[in-house]
Amino acid sequence: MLLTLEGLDGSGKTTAWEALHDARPDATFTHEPTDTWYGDAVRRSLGDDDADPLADLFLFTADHADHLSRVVRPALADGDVVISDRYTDSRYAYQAASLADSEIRRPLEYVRGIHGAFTREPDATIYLGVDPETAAARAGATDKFERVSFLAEVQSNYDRLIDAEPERFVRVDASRSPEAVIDRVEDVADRLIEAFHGDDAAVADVDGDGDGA
Ligand SMILES: Nc1ncnc2c1ncn2[C@@H]1O[C@H](COP(=O)(O)OP(=O)(O)O)[C@@H](O)[C@H]1O
Ligand SMILES: Cc1cn([C@H]2C[C@H](O)[C@@H](COP(=O)(O)OP(=O)(O)O)O2)c(=O)[nH]c1=O
Repeated sequence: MLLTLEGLDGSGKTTAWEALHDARPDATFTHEPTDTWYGDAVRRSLGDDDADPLADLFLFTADHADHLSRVVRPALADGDVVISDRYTDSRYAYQAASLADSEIRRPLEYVRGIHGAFTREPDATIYLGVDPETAAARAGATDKFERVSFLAEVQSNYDRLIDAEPERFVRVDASRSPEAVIDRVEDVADRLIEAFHGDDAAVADVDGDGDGA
């Protein structure tokens, strides 16, 4: 099973992902950008305010292709639960936002289209929801994507992705304390993993809010 964590910079993904290591010691933990030279190239581009947005897109996508073939597909083939801090939706949300003023007419569909032929979509995604102001303040606004106006566009792209596939996403309120967010993410992750492996009770109430939906 492939479970991903998504959200704006500063939403607390990495904090939650690290906490999940203790709760799920047998899972394969991974992230994008990766720690390979492809990931280094991505981080160089993140530090370049003038980088071309299409060049950014293809660097991130190259890193994803390598991540898929080297880590994600082999772990899934071994039957592992794979938990990734950021994955395809980050490209759909961020690169579609950075391509908004480019010659590409429907950037979100374009970025999805590039992935369609080769990617492995997540089985479930936990979205840590926080407003762009809080996100930018927590992230420290150190790179070009951590500005409030840009994060607002990223957030609306995430909203579109969630509206299009509500059954794949579980939203978690990430404006709460770190402890509350971690508890909730651990609980939701447990339910999603159980549901994936066929536990009927978990399927019936996968977001654990008691409403049976
Ligand atoms: N729920 C929270 N409330 C307040 N601060 C948080 C919370 N979660 C994380 N932080 C802090 O915000 C910063 C970014 O958290 P991080 O987990 O790295 O987010 P992300 O991986 O989504 O960018 C860190 O300094 C972290 O300690
Ligand atoms: C994986 C990925 C990340 N990003 C951006 C989001 C972040 O601003 C930056 C670095 O990601 P990350 O290291 O996950 O940062 P953070 O922990 O602050 O969320 O790269 C993209 O624009 N596209 C992508 O495909």
